[in-house]
Amino acid sequence: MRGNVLIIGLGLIGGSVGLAIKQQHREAFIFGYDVSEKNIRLAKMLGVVDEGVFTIEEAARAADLIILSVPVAETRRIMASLASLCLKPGVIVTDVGSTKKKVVEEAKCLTDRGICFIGGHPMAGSHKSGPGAAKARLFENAFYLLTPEANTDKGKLSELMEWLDGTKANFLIVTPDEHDLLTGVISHFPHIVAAGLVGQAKNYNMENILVSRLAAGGFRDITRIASSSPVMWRDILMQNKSVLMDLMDDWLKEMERVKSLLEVDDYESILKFFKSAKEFRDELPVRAKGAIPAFYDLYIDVPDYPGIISEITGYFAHEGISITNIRIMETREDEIYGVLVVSFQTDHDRIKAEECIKHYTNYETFIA
Ligand SMILES: NC(=O)c1ccc[n+]([C@@H]2O[C@H](COP(=O)([O-])OP(=O)(O)OC[C@H]3O[C@@H](n4cnc5c(N)ncnc54)[C@H](O)[C@@H]3O)[C@@H](O)[C@H]2O)c1
Ligand SMILES: O=C(O)C(=O)C[C@]1(C(=O)O)C=C[C@@H](O)C=C1
Repeated sequence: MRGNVLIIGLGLIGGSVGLAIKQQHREAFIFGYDVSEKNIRLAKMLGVVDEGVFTIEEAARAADLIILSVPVAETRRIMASLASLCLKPGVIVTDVGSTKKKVVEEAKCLTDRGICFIGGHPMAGSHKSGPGAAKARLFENAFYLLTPEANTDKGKLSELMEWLDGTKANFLIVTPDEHDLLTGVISHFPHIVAAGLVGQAKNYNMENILVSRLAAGGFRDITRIASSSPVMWRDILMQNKSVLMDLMDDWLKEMERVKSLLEVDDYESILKFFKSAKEFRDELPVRAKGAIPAFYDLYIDVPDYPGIISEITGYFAHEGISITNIRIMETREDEIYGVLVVSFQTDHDRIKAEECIKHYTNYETFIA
């Protein structure tokens, strides 16, 4: 598509949306604004935006699409200042915030003036922040939730989806209430639990520093998201307060129940507690991105000799294929061959990697 896009907030999400738009719509021109001048300069240097702007007014007036990608409490302030400007007729304003009910209510300052606002939320991300963490493929295969209202122009909704096509996400229309309940359950509340677990470990660590030294595998897996931006999560909690209070009640009840099972040594029910969780967790779709990131693994049957890992990674580096993880599976009885499991961020990378191995070697590959 042709036209001007203004991204306000050039962090992980704003930057990733910018890169995805740029990749798909070569003729679009992307302006970027951020309160942090450093982020504006970095976003320009990384090619996330075509031009960094240090005030929003002029770029906002020229924009066909405005994307708000700031912590959700800031979104209202920015919408209010946009409402006071004379924007281009037909402009679409959207956001990427993790909550929707309040944002959509607050967008009334725009819709009352005839400006089209469509709430959005790409359901993928990371615990990292800033433009340096942005990736064009961050949202590939993820759900992209949209919350148009009954009176939203359907043509504008299609136009927005076309703009966002390069994210390669799957669009899903939900109501703001539905959105906040769903994300409360699978994203917001888990972030509270992760931070709580880290807080508990921190307290015990004061008595015995071995706690932090032993915090490995499982603890690290379940608490990765506790490294996310505290400002972003404070704002999300404030905006999804009632849903999160209900979830907290449910959680406390469930923990009380597990505690009472333990008190009376109820082996059977404790087994059921873990079994039921495992069954549901194992059934979750692994190829779609969401609260559970997808890992695209390639299994390579390799001769077990020193230097094999650098040989394989050398081929990938030569072809410009990035890997996210590499490990050797020690499941084989024979000692001549081993299985190397290499993880990629996207299916596209995994397919390229498979072709690359076929090209350079005669090792067998498998996709599980
Ligand atoms: N991080 C995730 O995993 C994730 C995923 C989906 C959606 N979101 C949502 O996306 C939004 C952005 O999150 P992020 O992860 O990109 O955070 P981030 O910290 O990486 O980026 C936010 C950017 O907004 C800028 N900013 C803050 N206040 C501003 C203001 N008033 N005007 C202009 N710029 C301002 C910051 O300087 C920063 O560069 C949030 O609303 C968040 O809820 C985050
Ligand atoms: O992968 C992570 O680090 C995330 O926390 C991403 C995550 C999530 O909870 O799934 C976080 C907030 C969002 O609004 C959407 C995605």
